[in-house]
Amino acid sequence: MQDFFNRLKQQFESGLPFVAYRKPNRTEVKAILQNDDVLHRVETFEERGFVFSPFDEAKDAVILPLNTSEVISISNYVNVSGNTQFSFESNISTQEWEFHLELVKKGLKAIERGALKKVVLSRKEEVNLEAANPFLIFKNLLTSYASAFVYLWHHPKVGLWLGATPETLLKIEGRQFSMMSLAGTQSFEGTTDVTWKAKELEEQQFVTDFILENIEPYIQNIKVSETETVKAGNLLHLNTLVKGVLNPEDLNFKRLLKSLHPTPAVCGVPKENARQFILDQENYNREFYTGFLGELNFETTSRPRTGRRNVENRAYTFNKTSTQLYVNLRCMQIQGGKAMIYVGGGITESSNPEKEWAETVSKSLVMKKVLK
Ligand SMILES: C=C(O[C@@H]1C=C(C(=O)O)C=C[C@H]1O)C(=O)O
Repeated sequence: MQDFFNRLKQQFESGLPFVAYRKPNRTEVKAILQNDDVLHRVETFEERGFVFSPFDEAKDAVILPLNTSEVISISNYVNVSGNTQFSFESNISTQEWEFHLELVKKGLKAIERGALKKVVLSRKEEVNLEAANPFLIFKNLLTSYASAFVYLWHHPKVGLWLGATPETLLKIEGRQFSMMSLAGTQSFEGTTDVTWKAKELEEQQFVTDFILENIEPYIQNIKVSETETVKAGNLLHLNTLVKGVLNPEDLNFKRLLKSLHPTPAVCGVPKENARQFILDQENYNREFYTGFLGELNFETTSRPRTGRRNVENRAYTFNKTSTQLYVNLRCMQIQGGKAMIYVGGGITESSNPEKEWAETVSKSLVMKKVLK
């Protein structure tokens, strides 16, 4: 295990791009180490590698391509040392608080005027770190958030990001497709057996409806699960799973992805008005927060589950292409001794600005917990 982390440190110190990550509820931690410092951009979405895409679709997604990288892994990550504490100072100014309340009020006015039905509004909080060690923060994230997709991503020409996201954007294994509709937030108070108000049910329904409308041309046999409560750190969310089978005649993944990202879980309804509202009004650049990241067009080998282990059966072994993308939430960027924590929440007609502020404060604790 020490070797694995030493390789990551060497890569970082040599100024070479890499990502280390662990999928939800797994113990394997993988890393992709690019062997030069070229900034590769995704063009067709037929590339193979680890993709890191910003919120703004007009900007390029970055890829660490498999063909110019080495993949290393540890199969069973266990943290022997426990959480390392970092001391940090967080001073939220009155201006930041006032700005966010005003932003939410502007969102509410746009909803009242009929320009929007939902808009996700966010902010960036700066925290001064005494000693920023991204590898220790990454280990803290791995230990604290077992059910999240946890990552540490670095490109010398882009920056350093860390996160523990509860949200899958989409998964494709061969022709099997699945997607998550995650929204609505309340604090976890010891049980997941909670009731949800109409406001949260409505804001999550917007996401499910959007997914169903947009996958229609591409997906067959669509199945929608019951909506359930899921725990993510100190928070609870509503989640619905949408599954189906890719339509073989119209398999244009780039178009499918463009029509799905950003979903109303991170942008709003209608999508274009919400996106423009966010870009005009938030007054900061989200960069990779609320973008997506993960494995693009990896090859996996499948064997039939039943059947005897004999030579004939081996003939049925086949390779599938697998894509697993996550939404970049509960994340931070580390730059010059500072952590920039990104947090937001969905605004609908029944939102209350003070409560929306409090929700962003709760969400910021997900990242602050691994620093404290
Ligand atoms: C925007 C964020 O999260 C999204 C917004 C949520 C909400 O408004 O309740 C819940 C989960 C995510 O869909 C974030 O974590 O910053």
